[in-house]
Amino acid sequence: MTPPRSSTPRDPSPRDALRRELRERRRAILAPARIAAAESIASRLLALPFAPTSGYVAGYWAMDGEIALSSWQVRLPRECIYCLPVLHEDGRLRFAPWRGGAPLVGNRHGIPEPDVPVDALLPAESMSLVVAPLVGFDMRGHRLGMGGGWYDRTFAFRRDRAAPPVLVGAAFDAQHVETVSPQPWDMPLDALCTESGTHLFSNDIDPTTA
Ligand SMILES: Nc1nc2c(c(=O)[nH]1)N(C=O)[C@@H](CNc1ccc(C(=O)N[C@@H](CCC(=O)O)C(=O)O)cc1)CN2
Ligand SMILES: Nc1ncnc2c1ncn2[C@@H]1O[C@H](COP(=O)(O)OP(=O)(O)OP(=O)(O)O)[C@@H](O)[C@H]1O
Repeated sequence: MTPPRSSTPRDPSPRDALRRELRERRRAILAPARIAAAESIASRLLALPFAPTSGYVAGYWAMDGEIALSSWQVRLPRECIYCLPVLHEDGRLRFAPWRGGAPLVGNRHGIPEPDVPVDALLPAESMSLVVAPLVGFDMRGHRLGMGGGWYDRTFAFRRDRAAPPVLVGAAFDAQHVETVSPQPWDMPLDALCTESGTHLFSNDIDPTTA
């Protein structure tokens, strides 16, 4: 029997199809809107009720049309230490302090990571706040990522432990979908910032400890 013309070696799942569509949408955002959104999101991240005034905070190295966090990084309180995620062999992200100009090395996906020895890496538990990149989000605080499960595995410990670290999504409004069809392992966001607003999903975060 001849397969239908549209068939591919492996039909994508509905989640994969949604990912592809949302990534295209994210890449298509033009520079002026992208720049304005990054500025607006930086201000919203700094104004979060639980925004840390000191300690480790993590962003990411923007790629594939993701929102750049450089404006947030440079406007952070002086006592905050900006970190980038590093893929670790146990399947959970580690984090490493990074300042502009410090050495970077590409990971297996070609994303730059701080070039530091393994024993200098920090676990998620050391972070006060982590800003997570995302492909899609819904208004219940669920996030669709790149499909590697990295943030879900890294933050699974938050199921039976309160913040910190606070997990905050950064996204364009265009990445909003009705539902991301959350899976049992998906870790919900505590908050989400887009160019048009901040959504707080957790109401049990103590601003004095987060
Ligand atoms: N900027 C950024 N850093 C991040 C993430 C992210 O989403 N954005 N991650 C969030 O979890 C982790 C990396 N996870 C990833 C998972 C899958 C693919 C991926 O499938 N990439 C390709 C194929 C390229 C390749 O793998 O060689 C793709 O674009 O299709 C990339 C990153 C940690 N760092
Ligand atoms: N806590 C966990 N323990 C074991 N496996 C997990 C856990 N969380 C996620 N995974 C695995 O990761 C895979 C990818 O998950 P998912 O598609 O939700 O990734 P994602 O959230 O889009 O990606 P990312 O967080 O890397 O951006 C799933 O197939 C799942 O098996």
